[in-house]
Amino acid sequence: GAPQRHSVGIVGAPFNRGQPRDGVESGPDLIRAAGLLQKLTQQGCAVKDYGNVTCDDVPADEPFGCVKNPRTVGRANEQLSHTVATVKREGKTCVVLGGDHSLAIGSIHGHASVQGQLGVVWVDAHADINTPLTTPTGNIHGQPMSYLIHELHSKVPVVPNFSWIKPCVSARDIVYIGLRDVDLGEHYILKHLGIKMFSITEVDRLGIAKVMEETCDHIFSQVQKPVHLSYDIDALDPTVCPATGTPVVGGLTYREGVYITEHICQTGLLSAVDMVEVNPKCGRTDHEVKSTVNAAVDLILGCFGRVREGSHPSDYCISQP
Ligand SMILES: N[C@@H](CSCCS(N)(=O)=O)C(=O)O
Ligand SMILES: [Mn+2]
Ligand SMILES: [Mn+2]
Repeated sequence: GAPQRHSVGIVGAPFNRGQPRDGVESGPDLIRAAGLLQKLTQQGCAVKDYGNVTCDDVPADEPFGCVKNPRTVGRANEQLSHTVATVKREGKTCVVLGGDHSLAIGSIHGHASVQGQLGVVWVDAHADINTPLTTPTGNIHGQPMSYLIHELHSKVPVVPNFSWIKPCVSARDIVYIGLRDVDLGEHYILKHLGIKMFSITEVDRLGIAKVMEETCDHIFSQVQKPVHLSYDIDALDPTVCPATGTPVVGGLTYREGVYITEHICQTGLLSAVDMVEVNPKCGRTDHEVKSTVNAAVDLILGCFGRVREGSHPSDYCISQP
């Protein structure tokens, strides 16, 4: 059929208080400066930029147990949730540019508040599913999923400025791809909840095409539903994406990373995508920063119809002598 014209809403979420490293707050503007909006437009998308969500520090934001910066992260995610909901109500596919992965709390919450039941595809070296009681670091970018999953509700205390969050994702509607650095508590949760996961071992064993086929079979087994793709740039190998806060060797190749987005795009069900953890201060050279930012841009372009074989408009014709 006719290629669908994607309507895209861009939201910047310069979050950095979900983790300790400066620089990740520059992600949104770096990705914009690399030409994301222009490139989306060139490939036929209708693009609207909703600007950056404000995320000012809340004063006296003392740890809650070992959870760091709870009030700042909670408040910023409440704002993000409202903005993502607005983008969805306007009928656009929402792109949230991070910022650290704690932003997934607001992004998924706001998405689900408008679209209801979602399929969540979490592409990441990490599971980001520690609860406030299992977290080994207190960094909320390692915890976002624990606040969102119905089956974990009884295991999560109410954290200051988090009481607005209603769990909105079912364990059976989640698929992880790229896992290679999972904490003990996270692994217990993944197994106990029966959450579908394709670690890097499965990517090696099955190949990325089979992983994506099984991912879609799993998510759409009961019913088709809108897809939330939460893409942590550290899923890709640090040789491709070194400018990130928690790099882990043995990651996805650039080709595997892009294949994931091409496959999700062709389902026609992509409804929101997060692109997180780009941190220019973690790149040792300008080339390392550029490689990371350009990969992030290419992954997003893959979500909205860019295919590596190339394409041409239906009315294209070559000139004749
Ligand atoms: N599992 C560790 C590291 S989590 C890394 C977070 S991210 N968003 O994947 O970079 C923790 O909980 O702090
Ligand atoms: Mn990660
Ligand atoms: Mn992550």
